[in-house]
Amino acid sequence: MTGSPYTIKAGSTILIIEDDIAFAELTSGTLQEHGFKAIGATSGQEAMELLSATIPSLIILDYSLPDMTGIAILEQIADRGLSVPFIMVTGRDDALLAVQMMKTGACDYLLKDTSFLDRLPAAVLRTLHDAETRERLLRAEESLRQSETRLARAQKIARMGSWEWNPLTGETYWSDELYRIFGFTPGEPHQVEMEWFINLINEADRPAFKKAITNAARQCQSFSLIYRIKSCNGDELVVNSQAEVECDSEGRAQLVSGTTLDITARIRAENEIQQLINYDTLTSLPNRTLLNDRLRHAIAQALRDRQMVGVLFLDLDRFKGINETLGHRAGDKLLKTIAKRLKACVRETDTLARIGGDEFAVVLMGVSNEEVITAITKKILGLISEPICINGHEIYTTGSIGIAVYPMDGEDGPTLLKHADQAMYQAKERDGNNFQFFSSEMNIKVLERMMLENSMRKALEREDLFLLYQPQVDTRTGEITGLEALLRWRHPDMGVIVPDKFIYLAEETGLIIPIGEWVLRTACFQAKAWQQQGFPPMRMAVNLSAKQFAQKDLSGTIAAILLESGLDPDWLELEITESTIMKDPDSNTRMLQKLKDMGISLAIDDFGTGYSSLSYLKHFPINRLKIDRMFVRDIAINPDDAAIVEIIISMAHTLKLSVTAEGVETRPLMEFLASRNCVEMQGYLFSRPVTAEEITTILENGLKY
Ligand SMILES: Nc1nc2c(ncn2[C@@H]2O[C@H](COP(=O)(O)O[C@H]3[C@@H](O)[C@H](n4cnc5c(=O)[nH]c(N)nc54)O[C@@H]3COP(=O)(O)O)[C@@H](O)[C@H]2O)c(=O)[nH]1
Repeated sequence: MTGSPYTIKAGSTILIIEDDIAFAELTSGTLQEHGFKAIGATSGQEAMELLSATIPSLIILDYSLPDMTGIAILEQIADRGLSVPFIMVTGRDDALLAVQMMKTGACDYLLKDTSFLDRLPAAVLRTLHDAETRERLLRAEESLRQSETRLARAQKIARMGSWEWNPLTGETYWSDELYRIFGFTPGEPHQVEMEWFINLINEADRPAFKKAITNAARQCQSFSLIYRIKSCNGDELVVNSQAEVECDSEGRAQLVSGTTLDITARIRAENEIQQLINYDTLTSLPNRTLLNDRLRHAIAQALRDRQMVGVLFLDLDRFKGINETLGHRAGDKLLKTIAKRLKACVRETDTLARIGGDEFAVVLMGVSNEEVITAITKKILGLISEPICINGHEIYTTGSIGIAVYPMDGEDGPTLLKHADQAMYQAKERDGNNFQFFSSEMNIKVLERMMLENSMRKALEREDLFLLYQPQVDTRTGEITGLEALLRWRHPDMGVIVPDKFIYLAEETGLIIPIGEWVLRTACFQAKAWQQQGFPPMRMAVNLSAKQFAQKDLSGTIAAILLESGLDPDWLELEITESTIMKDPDSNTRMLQKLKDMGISLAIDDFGTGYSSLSYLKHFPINRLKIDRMFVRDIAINPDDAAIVEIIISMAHTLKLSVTAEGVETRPLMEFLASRNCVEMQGYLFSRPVTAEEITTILENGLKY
């Protein structure tokens, strides 16, 4: 094999099918001399048997065999699915036969003449080489086909298509997946015109695409671009195209090729996440997160334009009541309607956000003066107060709005919002349906309130709270029938503070619960102590605030305190204001009944100031009405008040309730009330609220008035 231009694997097996044994041996000898392994068969049948055991690299086939022709053998070999190169050998020099043999797939044919053995090695080498080349080509083609299939599969999975565009000729190539992404059948249209493609792109995104593709063609600039495109079936897709440019040595673009990825699902998911992060699910308005962001931008813009930003903090009045009476669904509907109305009041450039249950915020951009803000605020209040029909109910609601203005009331979003919130509270305190601009005095008030709240939290631990007791007197006998426990706070810096100055704050912060429990416990222990000291038993009246009364386990707490102190429930009276009961008359009547069943006596405090209807009053399981001191005070100068007091007294008697007049400061007042059959009274005439020690002295010496 020396000098051969071919590199054939040494030892390749060659099958010689030849019935002329002498000729076969000569052939075999020559092949072995050239390093091949030769095996032989003298008939077609023997050859087929050999082929069952061994697959040779080449067959040298005699055209005429005793049992079958060479062509018949080849057919049988093909039937077995074998593909072995072969050289046909014939004794006839016949051109037609030669053509026929080549048609059967013969790689070569040799004449059995005198030069046969000389030509044989070269023919064998050439045939084997061709076969190997063909084999390699087939393998390469197969591998290419496989990688194309894999690529197509990967593209399909990734929803990614590939493409090419020749900027010189305008010719394009799209992968099958790219056709599919855009909703077309692969290959249709065969040639994609760039202009036609650009027309499928969303109009807003077209300029960016045109710029990218032009820069790629003119300046060999690669690009990555996200754009929207209308698919064949009309759906809008979001795709990301990335392109590379092949340039010639002079920097001219020859080919722009790239990939296009369908990112519609990803963008949709991202949008949904953004929606959840930045928007309120009920009203679809921006939430607090997005509001803060918009406020930051609004302030930056206002700083550049030397303008103002108005921040409105809106809270619906009595929304909680609507929610509780009509249910949360109705509450939700109301909020949606309000959101819609608010939208109608502000411009596109402004921001309207929902930042809490019934709290909304509005950021008014580019405002030149406060009158504009006032006008918009009034418009908002007007629209909110229009009736809303929900589930057949006509609901009337109002709002309270606090306003803070950049740059006067704060230089950053959180400060502006906080100040608008503080101003809103002021508006609410004025009975709602109102608005209020923030003022620095307001801020001082809020700071004071914060400080008060902080020290109130410490008051219980530091034992800064104490009780005073005020006698309730039977004016027929002058005996003390009861004592009202009245809370005081000895503030380390501010001195003694009366409840009107801090109970509201304790209510708002929830501190009223531990404070109220402390009052009840202290009062019960004190009442029991006086009994144990041998004084005749007296009622101990304790005030309960609305929040305490709303506690589910109130009766349990009171029962535990009574048990702890050893005070008989008969000697405890709870004073609840008329307005507390009227917040939810039905459920509160149940709580009153529970307490009454425990043997506790119940009094309606400040009677006459609320709006309890007679029908309710009849059903409240109460023992006593306390006439508010506001009416008692003015009996002498205001005939209306005198008439009201008379009516309350006679109503109490009709309903078989005890009645106590509060705030009796003078003897004529006492005489007037006594003449109207009100025997029990409380007021400065008898005693101011005093300490337990002073009450002990009074009990020892008798009450002087
Ligand atoms: N939830 C709780 N509320 C409480 C508690 N302790 C008191 N309070 C309520 O605070 C309000 C103010 O109470 P106070 O400043 O103690 O005033 C009481 C009396 O001092 C005052 N009073 C009594 N007699 C007269 C009088 O002749 N003239 C006059 N000007 N004032 C007088 O009235 C208050 C008692 O009122 P009332 O409770 O309605 O009987 C007050 O509403 C308290 O209820 C507490 O522990 N928890």
